[in-house]
Amino acid sequence: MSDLVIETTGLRKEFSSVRGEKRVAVSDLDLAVPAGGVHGFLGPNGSGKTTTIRMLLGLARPTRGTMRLFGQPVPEQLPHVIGRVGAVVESPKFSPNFSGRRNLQLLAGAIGAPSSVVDSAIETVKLGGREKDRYKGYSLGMKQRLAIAATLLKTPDLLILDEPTNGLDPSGIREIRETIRDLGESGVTVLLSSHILAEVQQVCTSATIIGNGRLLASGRVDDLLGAGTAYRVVVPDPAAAADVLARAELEVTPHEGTLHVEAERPEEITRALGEAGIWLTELTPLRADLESYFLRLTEGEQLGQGGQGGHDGHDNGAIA
Ligand SMILES: Nc1ncnc2c1ncn2[C@@H]1O[C@H](COP(=O)(O)OP(=O)(O)OP(=O)(O)O)[C@@H](O)[C@H]1O
Repeated sequence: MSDLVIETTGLRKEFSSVRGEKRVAVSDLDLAVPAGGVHGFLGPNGSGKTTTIRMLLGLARPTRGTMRLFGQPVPEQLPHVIGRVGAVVESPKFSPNFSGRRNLQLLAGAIGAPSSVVDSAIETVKLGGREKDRYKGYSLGMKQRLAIAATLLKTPDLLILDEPTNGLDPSGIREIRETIRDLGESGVTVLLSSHILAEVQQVCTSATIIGNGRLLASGRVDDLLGAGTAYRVVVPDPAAAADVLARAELEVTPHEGTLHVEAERPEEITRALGEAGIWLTELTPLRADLESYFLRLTEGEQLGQGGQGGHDGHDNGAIA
């Protein structure tokens, strides 16, 4: 029995335009989301993330392919597993004149959940202190956190969040990120869809990257990026230092008056330079990041919007 929480095989979705043209939104996608932790589902706008999520939740019908949630085939067995799934795909409808707490109480009552889950959901999303204020006075970030709280009322094993930070300012993004990280650490499996790679990199343990509905890469984030083994080295005489480091069999690349050096451990660099009487003024690990990885994967490709009108530019860690 597989321990995958979400599994799709050859999943495909085609849409037809009014003029009868076929648009492939999801193309033969094999998605494998392991149990526990936060799994990033990444791709530019229009790459097929929402369509995939909608198919998993029974909101859209696949053209072909198979899907499983908790090992059960869906949509066939969806009624048996949907109780274990919480999803924020669109903004839920809350009553604007009721407080966040009252809204949650009504929802909890509707699904027969005990009122104690309302308190713990409020605590998990860090709405404490503002939960008695009216919903209409909430910031966008608070509304988004209330939406996550609503999905927590049925204590789901799988939480699906589609672009939860869309439209939020940096502090809102940071708060949601902390909530998502806490949830992943609490044992819930979180599928976090986003086009902002920098945001996802900070909370995800594993990730699937798609472009034009196709799978581009999948795996643990650390494995996707490779071990962090490059360093930026600043020394008074880069040429002399490069010579010493090369003799110590380290790979060195000059870069704008500094050196980029590949090494398993920083001591390999400091020892080689120290023994040659060269004292470095700066040594900084160069973090590989998901965004550069994505751009490398998709070099020269037209991505997003089904390949029509999309581009692979980026801005503040977002891929569009
Ligand atoms: N109901 C629909 N009818 C026709 N085309 C659709 C429909 N829903 C989605 N598409 C198209 O399918 C492609 C994938 O869209 P989708 O919304 O799944 O992407 P996404 O990765 O979630 O993007 P975003 O981040 O912008 O939500 C796009 O080209 C979109 O225009």
